[in-house]
Amino acid sequence: MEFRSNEHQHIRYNPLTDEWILVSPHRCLRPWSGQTEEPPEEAPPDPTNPLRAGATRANGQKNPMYTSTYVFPNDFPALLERVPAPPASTNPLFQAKEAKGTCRVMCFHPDTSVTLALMTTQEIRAVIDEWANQLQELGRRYTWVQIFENKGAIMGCSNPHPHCQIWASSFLPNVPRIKDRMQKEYYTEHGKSLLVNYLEQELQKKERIVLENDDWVALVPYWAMWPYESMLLPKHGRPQRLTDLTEEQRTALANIMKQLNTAYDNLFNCSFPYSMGWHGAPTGPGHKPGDSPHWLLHGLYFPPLLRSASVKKFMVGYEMLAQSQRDLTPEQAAEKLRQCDHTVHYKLRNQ
Ligand SMILES: O=C1CCN([C@@H]2O[C@H](COP(=O)(O)O)[C@@H](O)[C@H]2O)C(=O)N1
Repeated sequence: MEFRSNEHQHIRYNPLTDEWILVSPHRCLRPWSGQTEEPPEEAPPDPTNPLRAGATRANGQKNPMYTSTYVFPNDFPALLERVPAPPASTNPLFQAKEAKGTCRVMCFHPDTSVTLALMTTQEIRAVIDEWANQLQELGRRYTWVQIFENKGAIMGCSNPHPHCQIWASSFLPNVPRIKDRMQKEYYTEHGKSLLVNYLEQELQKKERIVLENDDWVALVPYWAMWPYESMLLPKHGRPQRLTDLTEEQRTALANIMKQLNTAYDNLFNCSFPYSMGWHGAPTGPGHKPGDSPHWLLHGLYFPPLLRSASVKKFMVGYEMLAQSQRDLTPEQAAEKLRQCDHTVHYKLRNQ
């Protein structure tokens, strides 16, 4: 019997993280019900939301009447800047190291009721510019600045106001540490960045592309774990960090982010939940622009929904104990996202 990747189980390798994922397409050969429910009831925006413009936050601080983005120190930070370091570890089985850092909350917009999909590209561009500003500032002191957006209650997001978080740390967390090593090994062996090569080949294969414009590609990576996981990859200039993006790349990024978020929301006619973030070359005092040609800046979307606004993929059991597993193949997910309208948001239809 001839192998067919959309019918027969196989494992796929993620060269960025040195992990394998099990793909079991035969499990969803049953006709996809295409179940789209009525959009879930969305609570009206909370007029007392502590992130909105002019609100008073948990610690009594009052937000200014901001009109674009607004960044403030997290009132409940997971990382503090000044803490004593633990004693040096002498026992390899009980190692502890110092962890310094700072956590910020970045509001995208003053209005609690909007999301990125419903913001203008100019407003999204302001978010991208502020991301770069934050990376520039915090990257001087910290070796890793993690920009991440948790969207939707299903993602444990404690607040529906359009926002993201920024956690800067004195240590390089696990995922970027492994990505740095894997990309450096690839670069040493091939003399070219792993993701630059990968993107060139994805654009030739055309099997997992979701959206693209002059400067960016949104695709479902060959090794995707979450059903509709996607990556944003820059086509030109090989930017290593968000701070390397030109004006044109930033504007094009705002455009493709609006389209991707619109397609995502239109997939199941709901405000599509996800965690997203950016990975670029590490920062900190020992780094400077252009010093990490093994890195290519890339955006990551990890959405949990599997089949409808209320049916999600659980990364439990086998995924926790063995490895990630998926039924819908990355190619099928990319096809379904390509079929989604990426220009008119379901909330704006018939308007
Ligand atoms: O008054 C507040 C409310 C929420 N926050 C912070 O906002 C963050 C909301 O982000 P999440 O929705 O991703 O949890 C959360 O980390 C929470 O600590 C404040 O700093 N002050």
